Amino acid sequence: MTRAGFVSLVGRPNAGKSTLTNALVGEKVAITSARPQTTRRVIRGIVNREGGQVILVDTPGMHRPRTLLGERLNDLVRETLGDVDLVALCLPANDKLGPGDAYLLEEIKKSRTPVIAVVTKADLVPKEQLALHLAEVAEFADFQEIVPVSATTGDNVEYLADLLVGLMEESPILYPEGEEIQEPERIVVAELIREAALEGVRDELPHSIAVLVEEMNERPQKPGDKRPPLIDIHADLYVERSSQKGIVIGAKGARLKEVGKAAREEIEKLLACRVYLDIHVRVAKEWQRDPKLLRRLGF
Ligand SMILES: Nc1nc2c(ncn2[C@@H]2O[C@H](COP(=O)(O)OP(=O)(O)OP(=O)(O)O)[C@@H](O)[C@H]2O)c(=O)[nH]1
Repeated sequence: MTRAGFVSLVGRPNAGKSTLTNALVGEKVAITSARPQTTRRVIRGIVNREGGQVILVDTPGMHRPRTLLGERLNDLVRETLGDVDLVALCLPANDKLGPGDAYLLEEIKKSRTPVIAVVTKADLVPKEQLALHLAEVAEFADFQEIVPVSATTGDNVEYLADLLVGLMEESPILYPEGEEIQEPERIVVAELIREAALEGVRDELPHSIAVLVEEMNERPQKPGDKRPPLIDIHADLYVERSSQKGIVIGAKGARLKEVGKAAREEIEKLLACRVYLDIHVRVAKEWQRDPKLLRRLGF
């Protein structure tokens, strides 16, 4: 019998989550992103071991501390944290534990999901300092496990991968190798547009909005141009009824303009680039029942 489940790596910015994800997955995760059938979780990578499989998922908002303050985003984060089988809180060995970590820990506790501590960047500090840090982490909270790793040297990465799998419930493998998987950026970008569109009108448009990023292309840049790259993004925003189209677009397009601006700023932050964002609002009657559209939307 194998074990399988979902794990969310969380931690402050720069805690080493992406590097650790890559090390755990064992390959660049650029292609290993997909959205499971039933939830809006975004997959960052899939770790396959002999004993089973761990699916690493993104926690929306955890990357964006500024907007994390929004009560709504907090709900979303909590929802995701409550939705995974295990949370791994990444605490870099070369940084003191701080209020940022305490805040994340509080959020994790509210979700009641089991949590382990991963002390990242263990290679950056001498052994004695690492030992002290591990002791502080043990004081910090009642973690199920505390594992020091270095994604850079690979120290303990395999151990961590096996440990994660071991903490999952017995289950068949959830994602067969080679299954078609979508590009991650498009999904995340679509999610940011959807979030911006729902801001303030969540009650009126509960589940009726879906966003599909049709095109995402980097514009060729002139040599010597030091600015961040410019990315053209064309997205379709689907609603179910024309009345909803009106809500999204607003008087003289004012609301859609705001939505576009808010989404663009978030995308620029996420991708560290400049963005030209073009959103088309389309009515797709009952898209939630249209298998073809659903597949294209990543469900
Ligand atoms: N020496 C060392 N450096 C590391 C290790 N893991 C990550 N880093 C470095 O730490 C920095 C941040 O790593 P990321 O993986 O981007 O951190 P992150 O948590 O994904 O950051 P955000 O995307 O901002 O949330 C990068 O410069 C990495 O090269 C490690 O194990 N050892």
